[in-house]
Amino acid sequence: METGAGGRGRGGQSVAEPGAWQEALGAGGAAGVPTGPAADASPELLHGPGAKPSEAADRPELPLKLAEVEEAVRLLADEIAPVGMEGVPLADAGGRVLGEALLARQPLPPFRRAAMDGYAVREADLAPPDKGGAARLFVAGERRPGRTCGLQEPQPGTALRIFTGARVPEGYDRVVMQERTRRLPGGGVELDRPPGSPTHIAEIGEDAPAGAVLLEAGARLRARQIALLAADGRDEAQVRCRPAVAIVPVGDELRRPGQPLGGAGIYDSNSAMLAARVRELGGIPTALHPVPDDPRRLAEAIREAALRADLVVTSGGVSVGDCDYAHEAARLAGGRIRVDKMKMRPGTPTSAYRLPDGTLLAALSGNPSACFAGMELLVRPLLLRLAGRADWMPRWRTGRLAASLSKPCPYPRYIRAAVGEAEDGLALLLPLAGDRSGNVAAFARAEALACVPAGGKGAAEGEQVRWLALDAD
Ligand SMILES: Nc1nc2c(c(=O)[nH]1)N[C@H]1C(S)=C(S)[C@@H](COP(=O)(O)OP(=O)(O)OC[C@H]3O[C@@H](n4cnc5c(N)ncnc54)[C@H](O)[C@@H]3O)O[C@H]1N2
Ligand code: MOO
Repeated sequence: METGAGGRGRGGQSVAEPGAWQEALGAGGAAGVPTGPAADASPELLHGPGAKPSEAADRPELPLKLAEVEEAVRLLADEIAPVGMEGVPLADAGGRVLGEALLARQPLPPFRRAAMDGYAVREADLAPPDKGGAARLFVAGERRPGRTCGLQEPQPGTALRIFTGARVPEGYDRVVMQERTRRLPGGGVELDRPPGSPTHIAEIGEDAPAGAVLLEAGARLRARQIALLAADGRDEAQVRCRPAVAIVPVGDELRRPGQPLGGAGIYDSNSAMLAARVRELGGIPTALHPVPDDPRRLAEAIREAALRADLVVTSGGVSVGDCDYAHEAARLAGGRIRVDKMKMRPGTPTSAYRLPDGTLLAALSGNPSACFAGMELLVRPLLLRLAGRADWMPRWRTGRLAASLSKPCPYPRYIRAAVGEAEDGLALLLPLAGDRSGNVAAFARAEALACVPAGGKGAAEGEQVRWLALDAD
């Protein structure tokens, strides 16, 4: 069991550990009992005041029909408040999202610290900087890291033997590094004064003064940030609970990996992909058993999933065919449509609903590449927003296409590309072969989604386009 319960956690019913493929909806154990404010919060608190469905929250222009991707993400993200918080031991804080700003409890460094092994001296006792040359001083004592020796007034003409990390007594204003000194018989030392040499003393609060904002709320805690928490003496971090994401694969043809395939079956690769991505992004995924193409069963699955999750993601059944029931099921489950299709390819049918308890439902395309695009372009920002991440918006960069693309498209087309470097230093985006919505192999090699603008012309070699790094977490 990993630390960090799902953000939802109603009465301990947070979503089960990922990988635990549920035998049936409603089966499966809890991942843990959240200890944060979300543990016993009402749905309103869980999702924030703006997130609850209410007439006031409805806007007349909704649902967005055939929405621009950014417009859809903004609309949905605006209605999301981050999940609750919990305290976790520092050792378990890696990858978690800081719930509140971290203020320095003490200055860093907390005392004047020697940055070199050598001798602490008074500036006035060295040879004048313009003249250079050596000074001869009496070694009056020694300072080692971690030892607090009596701090006597520095006597003129004396030096202290000192080691890196030791506290430098007030009055000594420079450390001369060992390599620039020579011990003399009788307890003295001769020191050079290299021109332009730094003091080799880190002053109190030089790194961060007491009270400084060390980390902003919403920062993901990686190794460097964990170091800062520890340096400030914290053995615990206040982090956001991990959002629980229920993944609902839809389709009569779907088989779980490891099971016999049968004549017309295909393996459910979307659930594994979505679960892995949710986990990479700091959420707790639960992938349900594939749900058959039956609107009532799918509606029931969605209802059950919403009870246990902060976000429900379906894949498949969202198009217009006679076996596509995602929209009907979402409505049967009481959902109200917020986004009805998006201007993106692959993944044009991608839609979103708000369920009666406020939970968002992202209905992604079943085609694996389209499902992946929906994950990156829609689910990722919503999940990061739920997770309390300050940097939840996708980070688009600019690159150049390494080859022309003639395929016209009425919507922006997100092609899978490998990334190199162009002559002008921009990223060079090499479109990958086999870039079809139903393909799985093509996007496994991709490093980027490059956005080819809508229009009848496609794009020319060398054209500047926006792109997203795929492994960003
Ligand atoms: N007449 C029209 N047909 C289609 C349209 C359209 O506008 N008019 N849109 C096409 C587009 S674009 C897409 S994308 C797909 C979307 O289809 P669905 O989201 O309804 O997905 P399914 O039909 O259920 O499945 C599509 C495809 O993907 C396979 N699939 C489904 N789930 C999984 C999974 N979990 N793992 C792996 N593969 C999965 C499924 O077997 C199908 O092959 O609709 C077009 N049609
Ligand atoms: O939009 Mo569909 O996703 O082309 O494949």
